Amino acid sequence: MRYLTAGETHGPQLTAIIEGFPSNVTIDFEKVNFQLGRRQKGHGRGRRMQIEKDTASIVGGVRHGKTTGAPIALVVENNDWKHWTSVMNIEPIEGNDESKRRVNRPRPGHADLNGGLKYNQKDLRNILERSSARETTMRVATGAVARQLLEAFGIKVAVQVIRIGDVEVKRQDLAIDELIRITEESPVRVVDKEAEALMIAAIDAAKEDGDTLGGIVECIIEGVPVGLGSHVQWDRKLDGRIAQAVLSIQAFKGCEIGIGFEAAKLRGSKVHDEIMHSEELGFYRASNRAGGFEGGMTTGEPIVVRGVMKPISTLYKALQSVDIDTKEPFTAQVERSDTCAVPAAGVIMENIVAWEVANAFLDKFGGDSLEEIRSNYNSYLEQIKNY
Ligand SMILES: Cc1cc2nc3c(=O)[nH]c(=O)nc-3n(C[C@H](O)[C@H](O)[C@H](O)COP(=O)(O)O)c2cc1C
Ligand SMILES: C=C(O[C@@H]1CC(C(=O)O)=C[C@@H](OP(=O)(O)O)[C@H]1O)C(=O)O
Repeated sequence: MRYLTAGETHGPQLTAIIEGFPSNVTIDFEKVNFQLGRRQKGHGRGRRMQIEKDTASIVGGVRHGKTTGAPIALVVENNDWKHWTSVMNIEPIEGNDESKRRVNRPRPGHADLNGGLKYNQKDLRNILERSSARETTMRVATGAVARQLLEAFGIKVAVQVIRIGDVEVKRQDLAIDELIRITEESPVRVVDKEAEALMIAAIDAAKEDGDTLGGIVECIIEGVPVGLGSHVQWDRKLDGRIAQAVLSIQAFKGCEIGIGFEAAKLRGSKVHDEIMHSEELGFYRASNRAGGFEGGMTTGEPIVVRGVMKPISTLYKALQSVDIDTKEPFTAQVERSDTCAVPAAGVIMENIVAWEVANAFLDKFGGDSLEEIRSNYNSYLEQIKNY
């Protein structure tokens, strides 16, 4: 299974095509739109999110609410397009002075300068239009389709923000449904109310100062069977695939699985998860510091992945830059921008990790239809039980 996305942040629409999705999976359109709506929320977002009301149209691959096995085509229209038609027009317009809205002072931390040099573009808008995290709308939409396959096998996905700037949450041991319910209601997607208030204050203070904030998000996936991914080839290791997907999210600079970087400080006896067995549970682990992976394969314990997001690069109190025409020092161009998008980025991460798990699920259980996958899945569970 694979997907591609296309479209500019201020263009008419965003598009995605999913190829290799099995047939006979019921697709609830509301669930796709629910995920898109979640991605737009979170304290610290800029004005753009008030303009957009992201809803996906499925324009191929689904009939009467079920997939047919054909490529699934998805479209989300940009409401903001109407304000950008002359700037973004695909055909040249007579008398339109494009240079008026040219971007020529690259923002440190964004893709502007590297992209301009690489693609030989003197209007850096031609870079920022596609590097913008607006593109993640379609990655959430594709993930929201893929997770409906996971749901059919009882696999659940949750996310929580665990740090914004220097505010860290106090961890609580919660059942996944409870975690989903509480984080859903929080404007910064946390369970810890004390941290929530401090995070909101930190975002407001950064905004006041014309500055920005990053953070850490944690994604948990429960109900995954043992043996997704494989140790036999580097690009089949599912933990590696998840890390690649996480680092592909705009502004993500780190990824941890399980206790991650903590493992460097501890002895092996405090890191590895001892193996247990019972008649009822089969093989299981006394702990889950490995975050659900050994040898690039799932252990059957919950998958725990964390992603680090750097602070947003467009600062209202702009950083030093250089004009690409005159080569003179200037402050970077200020585009309308978010102060902190960590809660939204959590939703993005959750859906792209769900995509990777769904992809590995299909690699393992194969099949062109849901029925064929279910039969392969059930026979594998039987094999595990009788091992
Ligand atoms: C949900 C989300 C919203 C973002 N909003 C902004 C923004 O408003 N302004 C900005 O400069 N960067 C924003 N970014 C980050 C940039 O897209 C990102 O820094 C840029 O594409 C350069 O890529 P890199 O940071 O991965 O190197 C956002 C990222 C995410 C995930
Ligand atoms: C549009 C989205 O996020 C955008 C991501 C983004 C960037 O530089 O990454 C810059 C901003 O774009 P604009 O200048 O149009 O407001 C954000 O709003 C979105 O998440 O849907």
